[in-house]
Amino acid sequence: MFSKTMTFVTDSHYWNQIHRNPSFMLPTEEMAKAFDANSLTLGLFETNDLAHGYVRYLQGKELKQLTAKLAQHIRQTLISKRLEHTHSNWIECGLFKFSHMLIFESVIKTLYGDIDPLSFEREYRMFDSNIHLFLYPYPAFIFKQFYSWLIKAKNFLIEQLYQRQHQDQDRLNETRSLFVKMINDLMCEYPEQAITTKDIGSFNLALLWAAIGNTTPAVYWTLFYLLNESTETMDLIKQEINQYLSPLTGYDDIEEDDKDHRSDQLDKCIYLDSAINETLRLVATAMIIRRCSSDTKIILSNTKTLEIPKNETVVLFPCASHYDPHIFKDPFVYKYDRFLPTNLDVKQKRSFLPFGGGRFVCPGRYMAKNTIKLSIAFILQHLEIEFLDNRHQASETRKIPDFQISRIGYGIAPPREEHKIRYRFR
Ligand code: HEM
Repeated sequence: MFSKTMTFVTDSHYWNQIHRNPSFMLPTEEMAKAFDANSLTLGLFETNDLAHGYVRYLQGKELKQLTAKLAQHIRQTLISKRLEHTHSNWIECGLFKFSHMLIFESVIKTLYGDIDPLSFEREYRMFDSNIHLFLYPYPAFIFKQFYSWLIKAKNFLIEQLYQRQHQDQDRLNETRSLFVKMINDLMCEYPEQAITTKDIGSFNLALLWAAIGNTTPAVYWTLFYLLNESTETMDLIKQEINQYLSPLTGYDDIEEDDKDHRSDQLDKCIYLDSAINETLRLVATAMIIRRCSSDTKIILSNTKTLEIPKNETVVLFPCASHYDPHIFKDPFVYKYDRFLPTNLDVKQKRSFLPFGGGRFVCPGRYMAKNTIKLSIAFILQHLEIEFLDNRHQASETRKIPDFQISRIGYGIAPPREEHKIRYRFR
């Protein structure tokens, strides 16, 4: 798919040499194919401006602001669903659909401000569930003939995302995140001939997918595993959540002082954090891909080296270490407390790579973790939720999560089949 040969480096011992070596770059042409982005906008990924922007707007003080906003939007999304079903009866739906609804609405409003996510939700779902098709090596005319509906959905999203950012800027500036503003401002510094309005829309689509495409299945799988845990484990996690995060009452806004502390309080929830990391260990199937820009050697031992020629593609595949029994004992068993700080050794820390690594590591990793934590915390505090059919329960004999096979390699794979749940508000 990416070049004639791909070298998989599966031993985490050597990953640092790849992370640190400036010859290993992002495969921007392949990324461009999925989002129709031009190489100039994708070149931004390798600039210091963007790297500094990531640190400034997705970490520290700004992360606290984003987390407070996320908390507000997750809560509002859940409450609006409650208003749709005013009686106290159980509501039935698919667990993936439920996770999508929660993350799609709340993450878009947090990043993009006061826009209506539902106006392009159908096209987003089409794009998201078929994104892998854009990377298949089909000739363009075949793709156009058989997947014109998919191209149409993508173009619609690109257009919408451009318009939402640039036609109503003054109003949106009050509500959109500084992160999205920074990225759009960076692109607007280029002349119109170099970066067109379509390129800006495409870049925003790439960003939107990066923020939602993995977080939704991460929330899904975390819930999937937790709903299979014993009552004692669930009580322990709920107790920790209630200790650090005050339950939300009524429809009032989050109080001012609560806003500032929410991000710090999430850091204290170590059982919840461990349960999420254990989920990511089992379901993070991304291939971490680098293109080698000059002939390079990786030192394997005192006597051996691995020669990587210019233009070769190198892949770090964290799944290999996440499922290695020499690193994680009983790798196919979900152990919610495996990632408690006191339970981890150096090799496990080095081999756990759900967000990639080195200078291209996922810049949204802290926001992603906070989004998952807030979602799970709110669900456990405010909902009674259970599988409708216990056929779907994770069994000791099920070795690998039941992924949608075509999505392995692209991030966190969604489930192969939907699992029905029922829930009601406490
Ligand atoms: C559970 C959720 C998430 C997972 C598992 C995830 C995973 C990843 C991975 C594996 C990469 C490639 C890293 C590499 O090549 O070393 C990546 C890149 C990226 N992610 Fe995430 N991500 C998540 C959420 C987010 C969020 C919430 C955002 C934005 C707010 C985001 C923004 C990005 C961007 C912009 C890149 C490209 C970075 C660059 O090279 O400049 N991600 N992510």
